[in-house]
Amino acid sequence: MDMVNANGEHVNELLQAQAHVWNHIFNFINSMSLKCAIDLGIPDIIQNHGKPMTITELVAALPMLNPTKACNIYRLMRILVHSGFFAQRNLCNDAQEDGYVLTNASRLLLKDNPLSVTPFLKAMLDPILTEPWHCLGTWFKNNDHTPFDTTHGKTFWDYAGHDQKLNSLFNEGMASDARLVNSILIDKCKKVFEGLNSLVDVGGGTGTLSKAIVDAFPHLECIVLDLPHVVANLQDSGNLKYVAGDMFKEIPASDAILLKWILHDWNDDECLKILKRCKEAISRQNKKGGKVMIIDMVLMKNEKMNGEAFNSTETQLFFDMLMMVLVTGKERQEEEWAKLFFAAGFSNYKITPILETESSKSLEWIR
Ligand SMILES: C[S@@+](CC[C@H](N)C(=O)[O-])C[C@H]1O[C@@H](n2cnc3c(N)ncnc32)[C@H](O)[C@@H]1O
Repeated sequence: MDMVNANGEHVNELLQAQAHVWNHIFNFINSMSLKCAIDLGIPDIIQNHGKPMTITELVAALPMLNPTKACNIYRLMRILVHSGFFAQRNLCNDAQEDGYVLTNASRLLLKDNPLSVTPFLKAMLDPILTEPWHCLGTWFKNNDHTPFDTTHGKTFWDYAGHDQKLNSLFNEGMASDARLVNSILIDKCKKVFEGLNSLVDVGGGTGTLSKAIVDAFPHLECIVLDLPHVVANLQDSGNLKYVAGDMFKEIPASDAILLKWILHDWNDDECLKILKRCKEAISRQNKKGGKVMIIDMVLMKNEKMNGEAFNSTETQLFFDMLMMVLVTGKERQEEEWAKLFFAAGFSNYKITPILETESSKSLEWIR
Protein backbone atom coordinates (compact mmCIF):
# COMPACT_ATOMS: atom_id res chain seq x y z
CA MET A 1 0.00 0.00 0.00
CA ASP A 2 1.32 3.46 -0.88
CA MET A 3 1.55 5.28 2.47
CA VAL A 4 1.87 9.04 2.76
CA ASN A 5 3.56 10.70 5.76
CA ALA A 6 2.48 13.83 7.67
CA ASN A 7 4.30 16.05 5.11
CA GLY A 8 2.42 14.41 2.22
CA GLU A 9 5.50 12.50 1.00
CA HIS A 10 5.16 8.97 -0.37
CA VAL A 11 6.87 6.74 2.21
CA ASN A 12 8.10 4.16 -0.36
CA GLU A 13 9.69 6.82 -2.53
CA LEU A 14 11.29 8.40 0.53
CA LEU A 15 12.79 5.08 1.62
CA GLN A 16 14.04 4.34 -1.90
CA ALA A 17 15.66 7.76 -2.04
CA GLN A 18 17.31 7.15 1.32
CA ALA A 19 18.65 3.76 0.18
CA HIS A 20 19.97 5.40 -3.01
CA VAL A 21 21.83 8.02 -0.96
CA TRP A 22 23.16 5.43 1.51
CA ASN A 23 24.39 3.16 -1.26
CA HIS A 24 26.34 6.05 -2.77
CA ILE A 25 27.73 7.16 0.59
CA PHE A 26 28.98 3.64 1.15
CA ASN A 27 30.12 2.82 -2.40
CA PHE A 28 33.73 2.90 -1.17
CA ILE A 29 32.96 -0.14 1.01
CA ASN A 30 32.80 -2.26 -2.14
CA SER A 31 36.28 -1.13 -3.24
CA MET A 32 37.79 -1.46 0.21
CA SER A 33 36.30 -4.91 0.84
CA LEU A 34 37.73 -6.06 -2.47
CA LYS A 35 41.13 -4.57 -1.62
CA CYS A 36 41.03 -6.40 1.72
CA ALA A 37 40.28 -9.72 -0.03
CA ILE A 38 43.34 -9.13 -2.23
CA ASP A 39 45.49 -8.15 0.78
CA LEU A 40 44.47 -11.42 2.46
CA GLY A 41 45.06 -13.41 -0.74
CA ILE A 42 41.53 -14.86 -0.71
CA PRO A 43 41.05 -15.44 -4.49
CA ASP A 44 44.32 -17.43 -4.70
CA ILE A 45 43.51 -19.43 -1.55
CA ILE A 46 40.13 -20.46 -2.98
CA GLN A 47 41.71 -21.26 -6.37
CA ASN A 48 44.45 -23.40 -4.76
CA HIS A 49 41.85 -25.30 -2.73
CA GLY A 50 40.63 -26.78 -6.02
CA LYS A 51 37.01 -27.27 -4.94
CA PRO A 52 34.32 -25.18 -3.21
CA MET A 53 35.82 -23.96 0.07
CA THR A 54 33.82 -23.79 3.29
CA ILE A 55 34.21 -20.84 5.62
CA THR A 56 35.98 -23.11 8.15
CA GLU A 57 38.49 -24.19 5.48
CA LEU A 58 38.99 -20.62 4.34
CA VAL A 59 39.60 -19.34 7.87
CA ALA A 60 42.08 -22.18 8.49
CA ALA A 61 43.96 -21.36 5.27
CA LEU A 62 44.31 -17.60 5.86
CA PRO A 63 47.89 -16.91 6.89
CA MET A 64 48.56 -14.73 9.96
CA LEU A 65 44.84 -14.37 10.74
CA ASN A 66 44.37 -13.19 14.30
CA PRO A 67 42.14 -15.90 15.88
CA THR A 68 39.87 -13.27 17.45
CA LYS A 69 39.03 -11.98 13.92
CA ALA A 70 38.24 -15.38 12.39
CA CYS A 71 34.54 -15.01 13.20
CA ASN A 72 34.37 -11.91 10.92
CA ILE A 73 35.64 -13.47 7.71
CA TYR A 74 32.17 -14.66 6.71
CA ARG A 75 31.00 -11.02 6.83
CA LEU A 76 33.70 -9.95 4.38
CA MET A 77 32.81 -12.92 2.15
CA ARG A 78 29.09 -12.09 2.35
CA ILE A 79 29.52 -8.64 0.82
CA LEU A 80 31.93 -9.98 -1.82
CA VAL A 81 29.41 -12.67 -2.79
CA HIS A 82 26.84 -9.91 -3.04
CA SER A 83 29.12 -7.83 -5.29
CA GLY A 84 29.80 -10.79 -7.60
CA PHE A 85 33.41 -11.63 -6.67
CA PHE A 86 32.61 -15.04 -5.17
CA ALA A 87 29.70 -17.43 -5.45
CA GLN A 88 28.48 -20.17 -3.13
CA ARG A 89 27.96 -23.77 -4.19
CA ASN A 90 26.35 -26.53 -2.21
CA LEU A 91 28.94 -29.17 -1.30
CA CYS A 92 26.39 -31.98 -1.39
CA ASN A 93 27.80 -33.31 1.90
CA ASP A 94 25.89 -34.54 4.93
CA ALA A 95 26.21 -31.16 6.62
CA GLN A 96 24.54 -29.48 3.60
CA GLU A 97 27.27 -26.83 3.70
CA ASP A 98 28.01 -24.22 1.07
CA GLY A 99 31.50 -23.60 -0.27
CA TYR A 100 32.94 -20.47 -1.89
CA VAL A 101 34.00 -20.57 -5.54
CA LEU A 102 35.53 -17.95 -7.80
CA THR A 103 33.60 -15.98 -10.41
CA ASN A 104 34.92 -14.55 -13.71
CA ALA A 105 35.67 -11.31 -11.86
CA SER A 106 37.77 -12.90 -9.10
CA ARG A 107 39.57 -15.16 -11.61
CA LEU A 108 40.83 -11.90 -13.12
CA LEU A 109 42.40 -11.11 -9.73
CA LEU A 110 44.44 -14.31 -9.38
CA LYS A 111 48.20 -13.75 -9.04
CA ASP A 112 49.06 -16.36 -11.67
CA ASN A 113 46.52 -15.17 -14.22
CA PRO A 114 48.66 -13.54 -16.94
CA LEU A 115 45.80 -11.06 -17.40
CA SER A 116 45.50 -10.32 -13.67
CA VAL A 117 44.19 -6.82 -12.91
CA THR A 118 45.39 -7.00 -9.28
CA PRO A 119 48.36 -4.65 -9.94
CA PHE A 120 45.90 -2.09 -11.35
CA LEU A 121 43.67 -2.46 -8.28
CA LYS A 122 46.65 -2.02 -5.93
CA ALA A 123 47.74 1.14 -7.71
CA MET A 124 44.30 2.75 -7.93
CA LEU A 125 43.35 1.99 -4.32
CA ASP A 126 46.64 3.08 -2.77
CA PRO A 127 46.11 6.02 -0.38
CA ILE A 128 48.42 8.20 -2.53
CA LEU A 129 45.76 7.96 -5.25
CA THR A 130 42.63 7.87 -3.10
CA GLU A 131 43.46 10.81 -0.79
CA PRO A 132 43.08 13.43 -3.57
CA TRP A 133 39.38 12.52 -3.84
CA HIS A 134 38.88 14.24 -0.47
CA CYS A 135 40.15 17.47 -2.06
CA LEU A 136 37.88 17.48 -5.11
CA GLY A 137 35.55 20.13 -3.62
CA THR A 138 38.48 22.30 -2.48
CA TRP A 139 40.08 22.01 -5.93
CA PHE A 140 36.95 23.40 -7.60
CA LYS A 141 37.54 26.58 -5.58
CA ASN A 142 41.34 26.94 -5.89
CA ASN A 143 43.89 27.49 -8.67
CA ASP A 144 45.59 24.09 -8.56
CA HIS A 145 45.78 22.01 -11.73
CA THR A 146 44.41 18.86 -10.11
CA PRO A 147 43.09 17.59 -6.74
CA PHE A 148 46.25 15.42 -6.74
CA ASP A 149 48.34 18.64 -6.73
CA THR A 150 46.13 20.08 -3.95
CA THR A 151 46.76 17.00 -1.79
CA HIS A 152 50.41 16.29 -2.54
CA GLY A 153 51.77 19.69 -3.65
CA LYS A 154 53.11 18.33 -6.95
CA THR A 155 51.84 16.74 -10.15
CA PHE A 156 51.21 13.02 -10.38
CA TRP A 157 54.20 12.62 -12.74
CA ASP A 158 56.54 14.56 -10.41
CA TYR A 159 55.39 12.49 -7.45
CA ALA A 160 56.06 9.25 -9.35
CA GLY A 161 59.48 10.62 -10.34
CA HIS A 162 60.45 11.07 -6.68
CA ASP A 163 58.69 8.19 -5.00
CA GLN A 164 59.78 4.69 -5.94
CA LYS A 165 56.69 3.14 -4.34
CA LEU A 166 54.25 5.08 -6.54
CA ASN A 167 56.52 4.65 -9.58
CA SER A 168 56.51 0.84 -9.22
CA LEU A 169 52.84 0.56 -8.23
CA PHE A 170 51.76 2.68 -11.18
CA ASN A 171 54.05 1.05 -13.76
CA GLU A 172 52.93 -2.42 -12.67
CA GLY A 173 49.27 -1.32 -12.78
CA MET A 174 49.71 0.02 -16.31
CA ALA A 175 51.57 -3.10 -17.41
CA SER A 176 48.71 -5.28 -16.20
CA ASP A 177 46.21 -3.33 -18.30
CA ALA A 178 48.56 -3.48 -21.28
CA ARG A 179 48.70 -7.29 -21.00
CA LEU A 180 44.92 -7.50 -21.18
CA VAL A 181 44.76 -5.14 -24.14
CA ASN A 182 47.62 -7.00 -25.92
CA SER A 183 45.69 -10.20 -25.85
CA ILE A 184 42.94 -8.58 -27.91
CA LEU A 185 44.64 -5.76 -29.79
CA ILE A 186 47.27 -7.61 -31.77
CA ASP A 187 44.78 -10.01 -33.29
CA LYS A 188 42.11 -7.40 -33.96
CA CYS A 189 44.39 -4.69 -35.32
CA LYS A 190 47.01 -6.71 -37.25
CA LYS A 191 46.41 -4.68 -40.39
CA VAL A 192 47.37 -1.42 -38.66
CA PHE A 193 50.95 -2.64 -38.14
CA GLU A 194 51.41 -4.06 -41.64
CA GLY A 195 53.91 -2.17 -43.80
CA LEU A 196 55.54 -0.38 -40.85
CA ASN A 197 59.28 -0.61 -40.23
CA SER A 198 59.50 1.51 -37.09
CA LEU A 199 57.26 2.47 -34.19
CA VAL A 200 57.64 4.68 -31.11
CA ASP A 201 55.46 3.75 -28.13
CA VAL A 202 55.20 7.20 -26.56
CA GLY A 203 54.68 7.05 -22.78
CA GLY A 204 55.00 3.30 -23.24
CA GLY A 205 55.77 2.66 -19.56
CA THR A 206 57.89 -0.43 -18.99
CA GLY A 207 57.18 -1.66 -22.52
CA THR A 208 54.65 -4.46 -21.99
CA LEU A 209 52.64 -3.60 -25.09
CA SER A 210 55.72 -2.93 -27.23
CA LYS A 211 57.25 -6.29 -26.31
CA ALA A 212 54.12 -8.06 -27.51
CA ILE A 213 54.08 -5.99 -30.72
CA VAL A 214 57.73 -6.78 -31.46
CA ASP A 215 57.07 -10.47 -30.81
CA ALA A 216 54.17 -10.43 -33.24
CA PHE A 217 55.99 -8.29 -35.86
CA PRO A 218 59.69 -9.20 -35.52
CA HIS A 219 60.80 -6.95 -38.42
CA LEU A 220 59.51 -3.84 -36.57
CA GLU A 221 62.06 -1.58 -34.81
CA CYS A 222 60.33 -0.35 -31.69
CA ILE A 223 61.30 2.42 -29.25
CA VAL A 224 59.60 2.88 -25.87
CA LEU A 225 59.84 6.56 -24.94
CA ASP A 226 59.06 7.42 -21.33
CA LEU A 227 60.23 9.61 -18.45
CA PRO A 228 63.69 8.79 -17.05
CA HIS A 229 62.40 7.28 -13.77
CA VAL A 230 60.18 4.85 -15.71
CA VAL A 231 62.73 3.47 -18.17
CA ALA A 232 65.82 3.66 -15.92
CA ASN A 233 67.45 0.22 -15.64
CA LEU A 234 65.31 -1.36 -18.40
CA GLN A 235 67.38 -3.39 -20.86
CA ASP A 236 67.02 -3.05 -24.62
CA SER A 237 66.44 -6.38 -26.28
CA GLY A 238 66.53 -7.19 -29.99
CA ASN A 239 64.37 -4.71 -31.86
CA LEU A 240 63.05 -3.09 -28.69
CA LYS A 241 64.87 -0.05 -27.28
CA TYR A 242 64.11 2.22 -24.32
CA VAL A 243 64.64 5.97 -24.59
CA ALA A 244 64.33 8.36 -21.65
CA GLY A 245 62.81 11.65 -22.75
CA ASP A 246 59.95 14.10 -22.69
CA MET A 247 57.22 13.71 -25.31
CA PHE A 248 56.49 17.46 -25.08
CA LYS A 249 60.03 18.20 -26.26
CA GLU A 250 60.96 15.57 -28.85
CA ILE A 251 59.84 12.15 -30.04
CA PRO A 252 62.33 9.93 -31.93
CA ALA A 253 61.80 9.73 -35.70
CA SER A 254 59.56 6.85 -36.76
CA ASP A 255 57.08 5.55 -39.36
CA ALA A 256 54.36 5.36 -36.74
CA ILE A 257 53.59 6.43 -33.17
CA LEU A 258 51.60 4.54 -30.56
CA LEU A 259 49.83 6.44 -27.78
CA LYS A 260 48.15 4.09 -25.34
CA TRP A 261 46.37 5.76 -22.44
CA ILE A 262 48.35 8.95 -23.04
CA LEU A 263 46.01 11.58 -24.48
CA HIS A 264 43.32 10.97 -21.85
CA ASP A 265 45.92 12.09 -19.25
CA TRP A 266 46.16 15.58 -20.76
CA ASN A 267 43.96 18.58 -21.55
CA ASP A 268 43.29 19.69 -25.13
CA ASP A 269 46.20 22.15 -25.34
CA GLU A 270 48.62 19.56 -24.00
CA CYS A 271 47.24 16.91 -26.40
CA LEU A 272 47.74 19.28 -29.33
CA LYS A 273 51.40 19.70 -28.35
CA ILE A 274 51.87 15.92 -28.11
CA LEU A 275 50.17 15.31 -31.47
CA LYS A 276 52.34 17.99 -33.10
CA ARG A 277 55.49 16.34 -31.71
CA CYS A 278 54.18 13.06 -33.17
CA LYS A 279 53.79 14.64 -36.60
CA GLU A 280 57.31 16.09 -36.45
CA ALA A 281 58.72 12.67 -35.50
CA ILE A 282 56.97 11.04 -38.44
CA SER A 283 57.98 13.73 -40.92
CA ARG A 284 61.65 13.37 -39.89
CA GLN A 285 61.39 9.69 -40.85
CA ASN A 286 59.16 9.84 -43.87
CA LYS A 287 58.24 12.96 -45.84
CA LYS A 288 55.12 11.27 -47.22
CA GLY A 289 53.49 11.08 -43.79
CA GLY A 290 52.62 8.25 -41.48
CA LYS A 291 50.34 6.98 -38.80
CA VAL A 292 49.53 7.75 -35.16
CA MET A 293 47.75 4.94 -33.31
CA ILE A 294 45.83 5.91 -30.21
CA ILE A 295 44.40 3.49 -27.69
CA ASP A 296 41.93 5.26 -25.45
CA MET A 297 38.22 5.14 -24.85
CA VAL A 298 35.57 6.96 -26.85
CA LEU A 299 33.09 8.29 -24.35
CA MET A 300 29.54 7.48 -25.35
CA LYS A 301 27.18 10.26 -26.36
CA ASN A 302 25.17 11.94 -23.60
CA GLU A 303 21.85 10.57 -24.84
CA LYS A 304 23.21 6.99 -24.71
CA MET A 305 24.57 7.36 -21.19
CA ASN A 306 21.28 6.56 -19.50
CA GLY A 307 20.57 3.67 -21.84
CA GLU A 308 20.89 -0.03 -21.28
CA ALA A 309 24.71 -0.36 -21.02
CA PHE A 310 24.76 1.04 -17.50
CA ASN A 311 27.92 -0.79 -16.42
CA SER A 312 30.13 0.46 -19.24
CA THR A 313 28.68 3.98 -18.95
CA GLU A 314 29.62 4.01 -15.29
CA THR A 315 33.12 2.69 -16.08
CA GLN A 316 33.60 5.47 -18.62
CA LEU A 317 32.36 8.14 -16.21
CA PHE A 318 34.62 6.77 -13.44
CA PHE A 319 37.64 7.01 -15.74
CA ASP A 320 36.72 10.54 -16.76
CA MET A 321 36.55 11.62 -13.09
CA LEU A 322 39.82 9.78 -12.40
CA MET A 323 41.51 11.84 -15.13
CA MET A 324 40.19 15.02 -13.49
CA VAL A 325 41.38 14.08 -10.00
CA LEU A 326 44.83 12.64 -10.74
CA VAL A 327 45.94 14.45 -13.89
CA THR A 328 44.82 17.26 -16.20
CA GLY A 329 43.09 14.95 -18.70
CA LYS A 330 39.60 13.83 -19.62
CA GLU A 331 37.76 11.13 -21.54
CA ARG A 332 36.47 12.34 -24.91
CA GLN A 333 33.46 11.74 -27.12
CA GLU A 334 34.11 11.10 -30.81
CA GLU A 335 33.41 14.75 -31.73
CA GLU A 336 35.98 15.92 -29.18
CA TRP A 337 38.57 13.48 -30.54
CA ALA A 338 37.89 14.58 -34.13
CA LYS A 339 38.24 18.26 -33.19
CA LEU A 340 41.61 17.52 -31.60
CA PHE A 341 42.88 15.47 -34.56
CA PHE A 342 41.93 18.06 -37.17
CA ALA A 343 43.30 20.92 -35.03
CA ALA A 344 46.63 19.07 -34.91
CA GLY A 345 46.63 18.90 -38.74
CA PHE A 346 45.64 15.26 -39.33
CA SER A 347 43.59 14.68 -42.44
CA ASN A 348 41.63 11.58 -41.46
CA TYR A 349 40.96 9.15 -38.63
CA LYS A 350 39.49 5.69 -38.20
CA ILE A 351 38.11 4.19 -34.99
CA THR A 352 38.35 0.44 -34.30
CA PRO A 353 36.47 -0.76 -31.20
CA ILE A 354 38.56 -3.15 -29.07
CA LEU A 355 36.85 -3.43 -25.70
CA GLU A 356 33.63 -1.80 -24.56
CA THR A 357 35.72 0.79 -22.75
CA GLU A 358 38.67 1.10 -25.10
CA SER A 359 39.13 1.62 -28.77
CA SER A 360 42.01 2.18 -31.09
CA LYS A 361 42.10 5.30 -33.21
CA SER A 362 44.47 5.40 -36.06
CA LEU A 363 45.22 8.80 -37.55
CA GLU A 364 46.29 9.07 -41.14
CA TRP A 365 48.46 11.97 -41.98
CA ILE A 366 49.22 12.43 -45.61
CA ARG A 367 51.28 15.40 -46.73
C1 LIG B 1 48.69 6.22 -18.17
S1 LIG B 1 50.36 5.76 -18.40
C2 LIG B 1 50.27 4.73 -19.84
C3 LIG B 1 51.40 3.75 -19.94
C4 LIG B 1 51.33 2.80 -21.14
N1 LIG B 1 51.20 3.53 -22.40
C5 LIG B 1 50.18 1.84 -20.96
O1 LIG B 1 49.09 2.12 -21.43
O2 LIG B 1 50.37 0.82 -20.32
C6 LIG B 1 51.08 7.25 -19.02
C7 LIG B 1 52.57 7.16 -19.29
O3 LIG B 1 53.03 8.41 -19.80
C8 LIG B 1 54.29 8.68 -19.26
N2 LIG B 1 54.59 10.11 -19.34
C9 LIG B 1 54.07 11.13 -18.60
N3 LIG B 1 54.60 12.31 -18.97
C10 LIG B 1 55.48 12.02 -19.96
C11 LIG B 1 56.35 12.85 -20.77
N4 LIG B 1 56.39 14.17 -20.60
N5 LIG B 1 57.11 12.24 -21.70
C12 LIG B 1 57.09 10.89 -21.86
N6 LIG B 1 56.26 10.07 -21.15
C13 LIG B 1 55.48 10.63 -20.21
C14 LIG B 1 54.14 8.17 -17.83
O4 LIG B 1 55.40 8.00 -17.18
C15 LIG B 1 53.38 6.89 -18.03
O5 LIG B 1 54.23 5.78 -18.25
